[in-house]
Amino acid sequence: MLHKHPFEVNASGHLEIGGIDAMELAQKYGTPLYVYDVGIIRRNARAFVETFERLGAKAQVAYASKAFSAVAMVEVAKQEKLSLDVVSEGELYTAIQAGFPTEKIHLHGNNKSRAELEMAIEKEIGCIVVDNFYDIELIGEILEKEDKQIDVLMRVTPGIESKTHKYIMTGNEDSKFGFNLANGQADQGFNLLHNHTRIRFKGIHCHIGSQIFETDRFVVAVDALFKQLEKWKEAHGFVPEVLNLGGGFGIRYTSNDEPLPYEHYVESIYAEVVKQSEKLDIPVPEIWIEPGRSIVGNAAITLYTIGSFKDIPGIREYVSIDGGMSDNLRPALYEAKYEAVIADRPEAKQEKTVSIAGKCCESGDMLIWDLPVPEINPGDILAVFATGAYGYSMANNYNRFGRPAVVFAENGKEKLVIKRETYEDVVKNDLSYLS
Ligand SMILES: Cc1ncc(COP(=O)(O)O)c(C=O)c1O
Ligand SMILES: N[C@@H](CCCC[NH3+])C(=O)O
Repeated sequence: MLHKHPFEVNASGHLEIGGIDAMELAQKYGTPLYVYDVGIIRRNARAFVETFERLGAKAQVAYASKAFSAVAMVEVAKQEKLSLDVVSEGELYTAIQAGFPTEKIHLHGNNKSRAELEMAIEKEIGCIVVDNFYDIELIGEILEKEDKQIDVLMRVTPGIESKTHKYIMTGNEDSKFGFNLANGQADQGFNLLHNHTRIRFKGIHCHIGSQIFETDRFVVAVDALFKQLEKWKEAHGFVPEVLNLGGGFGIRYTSNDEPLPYEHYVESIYAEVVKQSEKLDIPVPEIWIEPGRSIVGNAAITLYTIGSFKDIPGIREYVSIDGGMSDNLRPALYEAKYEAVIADRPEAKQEKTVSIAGKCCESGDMLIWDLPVPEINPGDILAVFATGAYGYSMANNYNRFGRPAVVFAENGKEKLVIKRETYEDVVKNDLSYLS
C-alpha cells in the first residue's frame, strides 16, 4: 500500500496497477493515461451489495455512472449485478450500447429534455426520478401519447447541510435539485404523483451531497424522509415501496482522508430505515443507494509525463506535466487535493517539495500544490492516485487537447477501453466558414 492507496510496488520497484507495471503502460499507451484496476472496482461494488445481502435487505445498488461513464465500465457494473443511475441521454445511450438491462436503469436530472424522457420511456427503463413539476408534466404527456406507464420516485430536498464542498452539497434547502420538504413543494408534487393514472409512484429519493465521511448525515436524512412519509400515510394512506438515499460516500484522496468502510454506511442506513418503518408501522421499503465516487474513485491512477521545470528561488518550484485541467478539472473546480508518486521509484526518498502544474493556459491549472518528491527529471512518469471518479467524465478539450486514453487492468492483463482522442477527433465537428 502506497501512502494508504490500494496499489503495490512490483519486483522492479515500479508502481503496479491491476498486476501491470505502470511504466510499461505509459510506454505502450502514452500519457496522460487513465488506468483502472478493475479488481478494486469489483471490491468496492461488492462491499455495498454484499452488506445488503448479509442484512437480508431488499435493495438496489445503482452505480452513479456520472462518476465514470464508458461502455467498459457499464459492462463491469452489469457483471457485478449493480443497477445504474444515469443523468442524461448520453449516459443512457452508453448503458444501452453496453447491453445493460434497461429495467435496472434509473434516470435523474434537474432539466430532463423531452428527448431524454422519450428515450427513457421508449426503452422502458426501471425508474425515473422526478426532480420538479415540469418533469411530472412532460412525463405525463409522453406516457399518455405512448399509452405507457412507468415507475417514478420523487427527489426531495430535506434541508440538510452535509460537511463537504459547497459545490457538491445537494441536500440543503437552497439547491437546484428536487422538491423542498420545508416549503410544501414536496406535498404539491405528491398530490400530482400519487393518484396519477400513468405514473406508478413508488417512493422518495434524496441525495445529500458527495464525498461525505460520516454516517450520521444519512441517518438524519432517513429521519427527514420518514417525517414526511408519516404525513402522507396519515393524510392519504401512502406506503412507500422504495426509499432511495442517493450516493455520496467519501473516499481517500490524500493520506489525511480517513474514509469509513462502505459497510458502515449501509448498516446505518438500513438500521434507521428498519427502526423508522417499525415506528410508522409499515413494511420495510426496498432501499436503493447510488454510489458513484465510492465505486470507481480509488480504482484509478492517472499517469503523466513530466516536462518543464521553473524554480523561483525562495518561492516555489513548478514542475509541469503533459495534462492538467483538461483531464482532471477537480483541483481547479473544488481545490481538490491529490497525492502522487514517481512511477518507477514510488518509494524513493523524498528530497524536495514541488508544485505540479498542468499545461493549460490558466494560472489556476495546478494539479497538486506542494508535493514531496525524490530527485526528478523531464521524462519521469508521475502517477496521481484516486482519479477514477469525475476525472475522465469531466475531461474536456480546453486548449484543444485531445482527451486521454483509458486502460482497464486486472489480474496481470490490460485492455484499452477508451482510445486517446486524436487531433482529427478534436476538429471533427468544425466546419469551414470560407469554403
Ligand atoms: C442524485 C445523485 N446520486 C448519486 C450521486 C453520486 O454521488 P457520489 O459520486 O458522491 O457517490 C450524485 C452526485 O453527487 C447525485 O447527484
Ligand atoms: N463532480 C463532483 C461531484 C459531483 C457529484 C454529482 N452530483 C466531484 O468531482 O467531486
